[in-house]
Amino acid sequence: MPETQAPWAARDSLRITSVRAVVTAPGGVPLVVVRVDTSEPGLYGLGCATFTQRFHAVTAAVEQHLGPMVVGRHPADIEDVFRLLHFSSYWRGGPVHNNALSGIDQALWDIAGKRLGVPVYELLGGRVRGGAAVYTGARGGSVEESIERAAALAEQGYRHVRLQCGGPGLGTYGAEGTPGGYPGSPYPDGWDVGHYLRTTPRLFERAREVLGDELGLLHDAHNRLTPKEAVGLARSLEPYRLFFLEDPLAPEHFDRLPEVRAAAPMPIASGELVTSMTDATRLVTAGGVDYLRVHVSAVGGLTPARKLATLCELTGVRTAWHGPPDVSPVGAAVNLTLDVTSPAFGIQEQHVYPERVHEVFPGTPRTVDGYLVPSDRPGWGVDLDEAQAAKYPPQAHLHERWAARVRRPDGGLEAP
Ligand SMILES: O=C(O)[C@@H](O)[C@H](O)[C@H](O)CO
Ligand SMILES: [Mg+2]
Repeated sequence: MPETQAPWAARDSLRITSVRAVVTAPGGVPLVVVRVDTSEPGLYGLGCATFTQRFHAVTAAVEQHLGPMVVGRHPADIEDVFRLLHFSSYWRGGPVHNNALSGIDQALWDIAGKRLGVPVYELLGGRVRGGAAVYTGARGGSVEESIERAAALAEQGYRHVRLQCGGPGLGTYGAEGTPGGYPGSPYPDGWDVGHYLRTTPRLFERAREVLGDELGLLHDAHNRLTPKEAVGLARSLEPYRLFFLEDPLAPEHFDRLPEVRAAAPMPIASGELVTSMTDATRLVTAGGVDYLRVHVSAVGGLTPARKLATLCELTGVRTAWHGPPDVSPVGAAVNLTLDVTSPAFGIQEQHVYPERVHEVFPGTPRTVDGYLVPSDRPGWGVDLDEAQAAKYPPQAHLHERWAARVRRPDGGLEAP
């Protein structure tokens, strides 16, 4: 497409020659990774484009819409390519488009590092810390089970754990429930907010009794509360000194987050469901968060995320980039790059990938003693073995099967 080519002369003859999306599910969750090839044999880049719930749509956006616009471009014009892809659809953003854009954006940063033989963190000004402190989830069907799991993680060297505990019916977010927990209700497998608000303080009270004062304790309310319920929960958890309380409100109510944050004794973390750099900026400037938890690929990749990291640095907000199972190992390496290069780093959510994921993605970051330390390999330091990847075809509607079941005992559908 001649219109999408740069109106300036490139410094050398290197060009983007092809853009492809690869979908693979070695850990069960469908992951989408974009591979950008260049005219230099063996020089390619990888980027995370994982919107696991809509992976076919992302693949089409990459291969049918965005990819053809960047073939023939010099891979070093990252900022211009980002703006070109962002503005060229006129209606911009949204998780499908942004994930496709992220796949290409992050692949170009990978190529930039590989051309120079340096990790991407050196392109961003270098490291400001040795590693990133992480948290991972401790979940169980009962209070004691959740706490046992947290103790086991502390034993492995984790200094922070996110504690989630099940309960009747569907159970609360991130932990197993007890089927049929609300007998006689229209939906016996439901989730009851009153039960959740009454029992969660007991989980943390017991956690402090058993685990002591040093372990960082976090909790994810997963968008299910009203502003008043959120403040009530936050106040009831005050004695247990949470590291942060995550996602008290759904994104539909983010204009109420500043008042929740003002009334909450602990730091508030939110933003994983934000799908634009603009919305993430508003969350910070409106005073809605102490920790900004953006899903990097959902806002378009490293290019917008590093601007958000700078915004956080300049406004006294900390980062906690979203790191669930539905971020590919390439995305995990991008998160880690932001963590070690930004003075605003707060904490990193870490998913412990099963070994099969390491086989598909050689170089997948591993936590040691509660820290992730970046690789010194060029680019992101993570590769994609496509022969291995092909062994794990994606399964459609994996996430939707779970999210479609989040209802109250009366049958009313909730934010998951
Ligand atoms: O903070 C988290 O890790 C969760 O909110 C998950 O990202 C969400 O359930 C989708 O996987
Ligand atoms: Mg969350």
